[in-house]
Amino acid sequence: MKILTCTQQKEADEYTIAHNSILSINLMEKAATLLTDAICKRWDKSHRIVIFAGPGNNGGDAVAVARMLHLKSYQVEVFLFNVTGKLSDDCLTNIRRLHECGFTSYHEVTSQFDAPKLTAHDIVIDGLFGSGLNKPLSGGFAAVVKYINASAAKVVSIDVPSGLMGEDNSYNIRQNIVQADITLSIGLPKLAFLFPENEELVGEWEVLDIGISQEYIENAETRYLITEEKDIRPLITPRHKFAHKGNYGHGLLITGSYGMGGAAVLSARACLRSGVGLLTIHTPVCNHTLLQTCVPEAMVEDDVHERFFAEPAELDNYQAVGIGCGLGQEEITAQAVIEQVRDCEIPLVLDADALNIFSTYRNNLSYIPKNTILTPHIGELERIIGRCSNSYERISKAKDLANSLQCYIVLKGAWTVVITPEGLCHFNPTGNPGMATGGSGDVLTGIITALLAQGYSEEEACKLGTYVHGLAGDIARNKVGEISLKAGDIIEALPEAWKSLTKN
Ligand SMILES: NC(=O)C1=CN([C@@H]2O[C@H](COP(=O)(O)OP(=O)(O)OC[C@H]3O[C@@H](n4cnc5c(N)ncnc54)[C@H](O)[C@@H]3O)[C@@H](O)[C@H]2O)[C@@H](O)CC1
Ligand SMILES: Nc1ncnc2c1ncn2[C@@H]1O[C@H](COP(=O)(O)OP(=O)(O)O)[C@@H](O)[C@H]1O
Ligand SMILES: [K+]
Repeated sequence: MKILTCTQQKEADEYTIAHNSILSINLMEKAATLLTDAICKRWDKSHRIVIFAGPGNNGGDAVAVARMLHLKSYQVEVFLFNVTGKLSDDCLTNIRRLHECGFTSYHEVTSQFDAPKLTAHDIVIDGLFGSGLNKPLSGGFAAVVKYINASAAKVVSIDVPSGLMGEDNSYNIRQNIVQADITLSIGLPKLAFLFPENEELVGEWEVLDIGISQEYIENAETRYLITEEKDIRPLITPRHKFAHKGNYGHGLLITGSYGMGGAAVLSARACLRSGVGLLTIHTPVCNHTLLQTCVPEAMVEDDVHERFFAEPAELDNYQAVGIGCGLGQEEITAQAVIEQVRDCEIPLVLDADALNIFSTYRNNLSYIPKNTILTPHIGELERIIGRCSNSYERISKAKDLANSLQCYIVLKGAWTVVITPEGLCHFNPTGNPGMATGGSGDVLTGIITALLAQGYSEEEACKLGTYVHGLAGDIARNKVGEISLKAGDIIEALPEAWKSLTKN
C-alpha cells in the first residue's frame, strides 16, 4: 500500500473528482458517511458529540458528520471557526444542509470563543484542519487545540490530528497539535502515523476507503509503502518434488562469544526454521558443546579463540553469511569482523555487534560490500549516523547511508522499515510490543540469512524476513501474551507463520 504526501492526497481527491465522475460534495458525503459509521460503532447516543470545524474541507467533513449524527438522534453541538470570513464551498454547502435539517446547536466563532465545558463522557470531533495545513497552528487555533487537549473528553480526529503535518514535523509546535484518541484517516494512511513520537497525537488509527481513484494511486510516485500480505505471498518460491538440501543453500552464521552463546542458538534455530538447506555456525570454542546440543541440525566450526571470534572464516562453500549476533566488541573481534566483511563476496547480513564495530571503526564503513543488509535498531543506527531528533530525520539519514553504501537497511522497531539503496522505504505491518525482548533481533538475522542462502534477492529477503518474523511474533502473542513472549517463542511460531503464508 502506498503512502502519499498530503499534497498528493489533495491531487488524488481532485483527480477522483475529475475522472471518476463524482462531485466534490459527494466525495465529502461519502467520507462523512464512513466517519459517522466509525463513530456510531464506538459510541452510543448517551454521549454528547461536540464538533470543532475549521474553514476548509476538513471542517466540511465535520459539519456533514454533525448532520448525520443529528439525524440519527445523537446530541450534537457544532463550533465552526470562521475567523477570516472565508469558508470552502463544500464547507458552506454542508453548513446550509445542517441548517436545513432543523439543527440549532450551531455556533460560528468569528472572534470570541466561549468554550463549552467538556466532560469525560463527551466525544470531541476534531475537524479543524486536515491535509490542507500549511504551517504550524498558532494564535486562536493553538488555544483551541490546548483546550481540547486539556479536556477529559475522548477525541476523534478527522483525517489527521489538527496541527500535525502528514510527513515532516521537525519544525512543528508539538503543544499546538491535537492529541487524538482515534484518528480516522481518509483515503490512505499518512507517513507521520508510523512514527513512535506521534503515537500520543494520532492514537489508534483507521483508514476509511472513500474510493480514491486507483489509477491516480497506481501512477503516484512515492518513496513510502506499507507491505501487505498480498505483496509477500508471491515472493515465496514453493519447493519442488525432487528438491534436495543442496538446492536451498548453505548458510553461515558467525555468532556468539563467551556469555552470549544464546544469541548464536537463537539465530541458528530461526535460520533452520526458515528453509535453509544447510547451516554452519562459526563460533568460539567455548560455545561448541552448547551449539551441538541445542542445534543438532547445524554444523559447528570452531574459531581459533576460546572465547571470542578472532579469525575470519573461509566463505567459499557458503551462499550467504550473517555476522554479529552476540559477538561482543573485543579488539580482536573487531579486526576479524572488518577483515571478514571486507573480503566477503557472498550475500551478507550485518547485525548487532558487527554494526557496533563499524560505528567504532567508522573509517572502515566503505569496506561494507554493495547490497549488504544492515539490521540495526534505532540505537545501533544512531551510533553510525549520529543522534536524530525525530523519526523523519532518522529515516532521511538512513536513506542517505543506504544510498552512499549502496546497501539495504532494516531499521527495526514497531513498523520496521526496509530501506533500499534507491531510497524506497517499505514499512512492515506485522509484529507487536511483546517482541521488545532480548534475542528477537537475533531471530530476524537468522531468518534473513536463511532467505539469502536460498537465493532470494536482498530486497525480497528483507521484506519477506521482516514480515514473517513479525507474523511469528503475532502468533506467539496469541499463545503466550505480550508480557511472557520471549525470542524462543517467535522461533516456535515460525512454522505456523510460514504455513499461513504458503497455504492457498
Ligand atoms: N473533496 C475533497 O477534496 C475531499 C476532502 N476531504 C477533506 O478535506 C481535507 C482537506 O481540505 P482542505 O484542502 O480544504 O484543507 P483543510 O481543511 O485542512 O484546511 C484548509 C484551510 O486552512 C488554512 N490553513 C492552513 N494552515 C493553516 C494554519 N496553520 N493556520 C490557519 N489556517 C490554516 C488554509 O489557508 C485553508 O483555508 C482533508 O483533510 C479531508 O478531511 C474529504 O472530505 C474527502 C474529499
Ligand atoms: N513494539 C514493537 N512492535 C513490533 N516489533 C517490535 C517491537 N519491539 C521490537 N520489535 C521487533 O523485535 C526485534 C528486536 O530486535 P533487537 O532490538 O535487535 O533485539 P535484540 O538485539 O535483543 O535481538 C526487531 O525485529 C523489532 O522490529
Ligand atoms: K483534523
